[in-house]
Amino acid sequence: MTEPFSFTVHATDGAARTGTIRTAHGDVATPAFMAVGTAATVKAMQMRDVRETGTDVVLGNTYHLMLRPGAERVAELGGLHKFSNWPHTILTDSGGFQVMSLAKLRKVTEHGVTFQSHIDGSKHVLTPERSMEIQALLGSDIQMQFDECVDLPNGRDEIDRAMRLSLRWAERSKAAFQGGPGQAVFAIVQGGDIADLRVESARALVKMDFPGYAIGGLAVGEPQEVMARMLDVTVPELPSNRPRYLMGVGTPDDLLLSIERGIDMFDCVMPTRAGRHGLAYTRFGRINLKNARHANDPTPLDPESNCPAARDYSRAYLHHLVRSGELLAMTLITWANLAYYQSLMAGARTAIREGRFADYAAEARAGWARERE
Ligand SMILES: O=c1[nH]cnc2c(CCNCC3CCCCC3)c3[nH]c(NCc4cccs4)nc3cc12
Repeated sequence: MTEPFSFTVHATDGAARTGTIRTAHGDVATPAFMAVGTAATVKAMQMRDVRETGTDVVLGNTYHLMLRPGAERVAELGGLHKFSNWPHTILTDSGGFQVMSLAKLRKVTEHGVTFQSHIDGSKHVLTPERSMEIQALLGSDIQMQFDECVDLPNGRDEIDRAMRLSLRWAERSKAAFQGGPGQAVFAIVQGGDIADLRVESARALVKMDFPGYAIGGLAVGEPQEVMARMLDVTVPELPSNRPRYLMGVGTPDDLLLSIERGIDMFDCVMPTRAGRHGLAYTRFGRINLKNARHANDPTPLDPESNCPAARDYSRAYLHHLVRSGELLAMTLITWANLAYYQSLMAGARTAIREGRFADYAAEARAGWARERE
């Protein structure tokens, strides 16, 4: 019998906390960085290597999978865990955010969003109900409410309209959620960069009582200090015994400043996307391996890393692969980036347990500065 979905906080250090989320497919150590698996794959990586980096959660992409191969087909093939050979926790997004950024001819109404596929122009509708049905068909452990995220900067009227629509869609998403034990539906706080709308959104969602709360509508072009200020006003409104997921974030620096403010979960395309473009994230900061200065460098990205990609290959070799446009460059640098993100999270979890997160963050930031000297 699968246990119910649960979240336990093991230790706190200021507003930072470390804990465990238990889902139908295993435990998630928090703070957690979740690897983005777009079309049922973490691009350029094998799932066993993703697991090796310490990743506990892979994101499934509702928008892509509903268009191709189709949610019903994935269900017939045993669900996303089986289809993609990832037996651990899967979080799926609602599809709403990507419809707004990828689809053509989108139309938003109270009912939902109609759009045309960016793949073949076919017409589709996404509503809170259909989104929850798709996420259930995929077999997702953590399902996201259907919401509307607006870009920043934006006017108060537009931010207010989208925030209230997202509240009504939160009710409908929760009502349509069919999850069993070990599965959960998370709400998404909206409100843009307007403090009083953030508070109103958070309080209304907490009243609906969700097993977890995401903070959306950020990392959409606002300065880092605006994001930090929105966390300062939003996090205190959320229950401390529920996971908090900051969507689409971020750089290593974003992660540390958000953990410091009480965030537990993150997802970001950065480490995987940057990896495919020859950009490595390391303890010493960002390294553009395309740069000629690496052509004769016999040292690996990080000799102390437990990731073969960061430890067993010279920067000269990686530079050669990037310059030659070799596929292996994408795999190795994506792998090293994900491993660095996971080691940053693992270090944060230990530092919080030991009550020294502030020092840990300062040491990490000092390390990034070294490479730039
Ligand atoms: O309010 C939001 N509601 C829903 N999703 C949001 C997302 C997508 C999070 N990653 C989903 C993944 C699902 C699986 C496939 C990959 C995405 C955001 N991403 C960002 N910033 C990063 C950004 C990325 C692109 C433009 S901004 N802000 C976000 C805000 C919201």
